[in-house]
Amino acid sequence: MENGASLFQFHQDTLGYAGTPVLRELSLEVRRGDKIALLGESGAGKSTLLRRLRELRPNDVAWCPQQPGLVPMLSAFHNIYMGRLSRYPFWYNLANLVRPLARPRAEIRELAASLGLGGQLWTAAEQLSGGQQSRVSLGRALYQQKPIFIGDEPVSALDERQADELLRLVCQRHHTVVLALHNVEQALTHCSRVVGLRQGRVMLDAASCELTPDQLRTLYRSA
Ligand SMILES: Nc1ncnc2c1ncn2[C@@H]1O[C@H](COP(=O)(O)OP(=O)(O)OP(=O)(O)O)[C@@H](O)[C@H]1O
Repeated sequence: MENGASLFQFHQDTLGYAGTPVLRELSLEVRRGDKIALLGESGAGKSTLLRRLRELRPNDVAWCPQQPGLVPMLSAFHNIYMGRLSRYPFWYNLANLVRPLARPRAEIRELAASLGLGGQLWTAAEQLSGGQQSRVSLGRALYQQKPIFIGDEPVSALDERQADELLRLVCQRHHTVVLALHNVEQALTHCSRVVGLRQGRVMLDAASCELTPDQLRTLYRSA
């Protein structure tokens, strides 16, 4: 599949929960190679859209949820390993739980180092800070090695420098990226396209190079 090929298409669709619409008359296309920042105030429907994207291509999507959802008593290593749990047979996963094998050890050590978690690899998730937990969650999504990355505010618990480094890493490792973000500078720096939601509708869909931070901030102004 070449860059530009259509991956997701919505035509005047309604997305919501149990008959309650959240996004109305949604028309949107996500193409291979897109790096999309999804912006909009809390409750605008960003997570609802991301969830639907994930449902539509479950085998191609690396998913990084808003809440880290780690197993508290397991180490950072084991939580990151979970990204590939479904890829391996039960006995292999069990072996890695009890005594991690050389290959996943090496792979996850390298990944953890790039996430700034080299010193916390064997620390239980419940003993990590909020930012460290969200980096483990990102690591688990990166370890899935899927072509499309979908992240729901994946760097909101991180400082600016770390957030920039990790967004760069995410964009390098996936041909297509869709990220819910709140930081307009991050959106313009790391993504080539911005989709803005407001009150359940797409209010903006434009190339980042045509946008300014002030234009994006209007998405957050009260009506
Ligand atoms: N599981 C659910 N069942 C019913 N309604 C839901 C559910 N999840 C979200 N909603 C509703 O859908 C609307 C949009 O929520 P959504 O989580 O998509 O917003 P968001 O833009 O991601 O917000 P935030 O930035 O706070 O994460 C909200 O009114 C919310 O109450």
